[in-house]
Amino acid sequence: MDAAREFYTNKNILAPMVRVCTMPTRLQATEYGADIVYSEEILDYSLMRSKRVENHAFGTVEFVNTKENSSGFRDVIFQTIPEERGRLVLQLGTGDATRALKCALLAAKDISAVDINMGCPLKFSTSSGAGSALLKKPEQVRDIMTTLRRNLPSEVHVTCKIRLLETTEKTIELARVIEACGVSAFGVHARYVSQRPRQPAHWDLMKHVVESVSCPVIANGDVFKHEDFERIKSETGAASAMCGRAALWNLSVFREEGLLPARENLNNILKKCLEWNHTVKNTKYLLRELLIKSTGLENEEGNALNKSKTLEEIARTFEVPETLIGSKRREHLKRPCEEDALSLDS
Ligand SMILES: Cc1cc2nc3c(=O)[nH]c(=O)nc-3n(C[C@H](O)[C@H](O)[C@H](O)COP(=O)(O)O)c2cc1C
Repeated sequence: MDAAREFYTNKNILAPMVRVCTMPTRLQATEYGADIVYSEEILDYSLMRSKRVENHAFGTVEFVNTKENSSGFRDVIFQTIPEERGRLVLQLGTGDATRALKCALLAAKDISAVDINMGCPLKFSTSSGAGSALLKKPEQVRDIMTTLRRNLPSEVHVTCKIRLLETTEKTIELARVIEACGVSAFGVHARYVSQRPRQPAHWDLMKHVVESVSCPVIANGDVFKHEDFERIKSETGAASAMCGRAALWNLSVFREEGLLPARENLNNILKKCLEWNHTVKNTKYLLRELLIKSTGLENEEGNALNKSKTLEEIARTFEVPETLIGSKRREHLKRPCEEDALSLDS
């Protein structure tokens, strides 16, 4: 089996999700059993403006905005650790080959693959020719995918994630264009662009797409339980399976041993946020989403979370030890030779 096929065969994959697939979620998903983890979609313009910095204090690699935000800080646009490299996919929002390549080259040594989002139906994406706008522009797809494949190191996989087009014939036509670009695989979210998430995914139609190409296909749409990873593969013939919303609701869907109680899962994700000194803003977002799906926000805990301004306050609200805050930093500093392992990239 070639390296690309091996990488994308029989894998349970965390789908890209904006604001959800930040580093704490990805690390926890991996601990639960995810084989491959996607980043949230990162827009080409923001990644291009960033500088790659190896943060010695934490052992993280950060892509930091070169411009300060309105509060005088430089936002971290994308963050990872070397341990993630073998399973991390950077998803880009782009409609342009040159910008896509610039971003991919910037992160090439930190990722296993770069994926282009061709499914996002939202205006902010499509108005710049990105997301699902690409589904109607095979020439643009060809330009982006071949530019990436020709110019990235061969060990970095190149993929994209599409939705179904209006007819199966059109989806197959696009799938063949994508395959001919030399991609390692591509994902299919088995819904039409016009479909809402609550409408069922079309596993039956995905089967025809899988049969029309020889590269691995990643099946996405309505994986709700751990057993569904196997079920979607066997019903569609896809090589691997990807899970979105069910992972947002309870990330332990990746556990072979079964789902954890909502509270235990929340605490695990919170611990990851604390350990890595994650941003308060995104920590609150992740926990809010989990509370909405379990106890709701209209209670003491929900109110306390809404009002929190620091990780300490959040830790106290959920009765997780505050000593966890920044503990990965302390662990990292204890390791010998970390100065040799990491150097600042210009
Ligand atoms: C909160 C949220 C954010 C999402 N963000 C992205 C994204 O950044 N890139 C992308 O390709 N798809 C994104 N999606 C779509 C998912 O990756 C996935 O295709 C979709 O949810 C269908 O899978 P599911 O039925 O398992 O949820 C997002 C979905 C959700 C719910």
